[in-house]
Amino acid sequence: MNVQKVCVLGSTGSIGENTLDVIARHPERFSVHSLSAYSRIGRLVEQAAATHAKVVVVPDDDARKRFVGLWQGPSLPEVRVGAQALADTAADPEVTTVMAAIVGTAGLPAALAAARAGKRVLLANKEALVAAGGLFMQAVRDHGAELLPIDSEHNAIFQCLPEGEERARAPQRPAQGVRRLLLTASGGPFRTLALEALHDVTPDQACAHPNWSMGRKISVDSATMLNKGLEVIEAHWLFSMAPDAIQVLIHPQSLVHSMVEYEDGSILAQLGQPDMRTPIAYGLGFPERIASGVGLFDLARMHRLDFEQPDFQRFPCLALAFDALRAGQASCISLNAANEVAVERFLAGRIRYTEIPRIIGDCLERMSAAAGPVPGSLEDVLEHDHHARAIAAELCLLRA
Ligand SMILES: NC(=O)C1=CN([C@@H]2O[C@H](COP(=O)(O)OP(=O)(O)OC[C@H]3O[C@@H](n4cnc5c(N)ncnc54)[C@H](OP(=O)(O)O)[C@@H]3O)[C@@H](O)[C@H]2O)C=CC1
Ligand SMILES: CC(=O)[C@@H](O)[C@H](O)COP(=O)(O)O
Ligand SMILES: [Mn+2]
Repeated sequence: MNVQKVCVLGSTGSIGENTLDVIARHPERFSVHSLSAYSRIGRLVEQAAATHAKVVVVPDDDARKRFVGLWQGPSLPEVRVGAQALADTAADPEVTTVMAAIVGTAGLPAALAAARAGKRVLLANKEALVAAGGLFMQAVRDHGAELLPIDSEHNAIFQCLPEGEERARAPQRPAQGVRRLLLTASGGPFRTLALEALHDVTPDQACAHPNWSMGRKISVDSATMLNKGLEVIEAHWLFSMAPDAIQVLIHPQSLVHSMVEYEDGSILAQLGQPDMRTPIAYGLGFPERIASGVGLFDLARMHRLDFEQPDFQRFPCLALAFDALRAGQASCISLNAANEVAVERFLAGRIRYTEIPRIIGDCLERMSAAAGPVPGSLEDVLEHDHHARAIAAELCLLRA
């Protein structure tokens, strides 16, 4: 068996930690080539020591000094520094498999570099596809990469579609006979909260997801359901489906991870416990199934599986995302950038939760009034993202 040499981008985060957990269960299949962190340098030291990583990537020279100062083992890994080093490491000839688990558009250049280097890319970083879906999918096709969706809904859909090995090569057409994709959403921690109470919710309340344990940014996105909006855009690119053929369904138990409805009326679903080690193990082992550490699922104890329509008044971010997808790529970049800025300000206690959709909506309006050419390259995407962030930051100050 050929050992996969894995680069884990964002190893100190929630997906990163779960990835290392699965990898550690299969030393005969995987070895860790490289790890990356942004602020949790102490944790990176522990991970590098435990996995014998050859390379670590940190954001700046200060972080490099902290890493070296904390290191106690015999052979210091090679410490690379900066955003370019992240992309170079993702494309390193020694690496076979890249887990793209940096949060936000910050993860796009390295994820794209992995695709352009023809790697097996396990994509958790949904923002990469939201901002640059066309570019990313083309890179997978042009460079013979393999793209395995890790986001639980997209992983579920991938599992419910035929011809997985072909699909991982990013064909530019939908799977045969598919009528609709049914994306499930938990509805987050505020699904039943009185609408007037949303004004006063705190970051910790917004991050208390009912079913999943995740990083803080995606947890807030789940609360606003912008996460589901980003996932609609992600599904559009991954599975070549039109916006009208993607339906969002609230499913509070988070046990059905998504479904595919076929022309003959069949609906295929993927079920499992809400534990990201399942989709991660699927991506790592593909096309084989490998153990993930997730235990038996006692269906007899699950008394019900509920489904309901999302309420667009409670979740205006979901409507904004559908609108952005229909408006085109520039709007998707603006939507994502404005959301990243607004969520960061909300988590820092500088704006209220209810300002998040207003800031995104206003930013989209201002960006579309100043619309230029469709961003065609990575540089164009990052420039558009930068512009939208500046506008969103101004709007946050006005609404602080
Ligand atoms: N968590 C989950 O269950 C799921 C997550 N996803 C997606 O996966 C991605 C990661 O999510 P999650 O693991 O929850 O996030 P976390 O916040 O837990 O982890 C983010 C990782 O990215 C690193 N990072 C943060 N900012 C930067 C930056 N500017 N440059 C380089 N590295 C950076 C962090 O480093 P450090 O910690 O050292 O600061 C950390 O390693 C997101 O795109 C999310 O939407 C998708 C489905 C499920
Ligand atoms: C685990 C995962 O994939 C998250 O994106 C999850 O879907 C969040 O839950 P929501 O359904 O509440 O957005
Ligand atoms: Mn998801």
